[in-house]
Amino acid sequence: MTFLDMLRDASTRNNSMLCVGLDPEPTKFPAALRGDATKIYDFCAAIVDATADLVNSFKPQIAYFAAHGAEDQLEKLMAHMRKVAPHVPVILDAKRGDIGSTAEQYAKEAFERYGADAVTLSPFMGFDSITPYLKYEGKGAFLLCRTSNPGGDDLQAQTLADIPGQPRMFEHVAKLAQGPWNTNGQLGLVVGATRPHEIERVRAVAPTLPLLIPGVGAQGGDAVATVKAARIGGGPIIINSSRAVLYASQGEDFAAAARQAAMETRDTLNRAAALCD
Ligand SMILES: O=C(O)c1cc(=O)[nH]c(=O)n1[C@@H]1O[C@H](COP(=O)(O)O)[C@@H](O)[C@H]1O
Repeated sequence: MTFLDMLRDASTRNNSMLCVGLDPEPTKFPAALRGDATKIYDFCAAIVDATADLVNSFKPQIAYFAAHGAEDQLEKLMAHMRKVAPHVPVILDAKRGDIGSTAEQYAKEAFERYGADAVTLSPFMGFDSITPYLKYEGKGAFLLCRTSNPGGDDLQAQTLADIPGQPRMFEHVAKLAQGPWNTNGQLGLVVGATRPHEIERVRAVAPTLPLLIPGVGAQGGDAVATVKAARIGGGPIIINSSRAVLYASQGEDFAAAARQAAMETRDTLNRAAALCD
């Protein structure tokens, strides 16, 4: 099954656009686990178990594991997700970007070592930095396009005067991903929920690509406006929330609270979609 097949299947089965981001930060764990980086797997596995029937994907952020030398726990978590939620695709958030020979190693890490279904990438180094990932048939690759952070303006909002139509950099990335770079239909785009108006601009040039949209929850993105904009064109939608789900409670009830937060977010997104119908 390809990443896109899995995404469609999980979205339908769980009636969900929600991706739970797995950004484990031991200082925010409940008291029994707090500050203990050897408990990263236990914490994340509990979140996965509590939310697997509510999501269309999971997105582990590799830095939260690597910073603690916890790559073995990420491998164990990948195996756990396969076991308890085999129908839910896993997007490894790694935001890699490097020359082709090095990108081959990063692609191997994402797809062979961790067995991810999709990965996040920076397109800054150009098409040859992306192609090694596209050799993995059926795997997804999400290119950073219009990111949720304030500094996203610094480069992504710049006008490219030498390109016909003078697009902004993020519009040009979206156009390349929808068109010439998407050689096997594996590409998607990352666009922030903090900028719903610009999601509309991305959809104008990339109507059918899957969009990975972080920024609801802790970053304050507008969930309703985001869904409305992302639905234009009909491409698949993945809306990520990490901290607002993971740390809904820092008590012993953290897994139940995460489930409740995920359910509320999923339902809010679905209500927004229903309003657009
Ligand atoms: O690629 C990403 O996932 C990403 C892109 C972006 O523009 N903004 C963004 O916040 N992210 C990631 O999405 C997650 C957002 O986490 P919360 O703000 O806690 O929901 C983090 O893992 C970020 O690294």
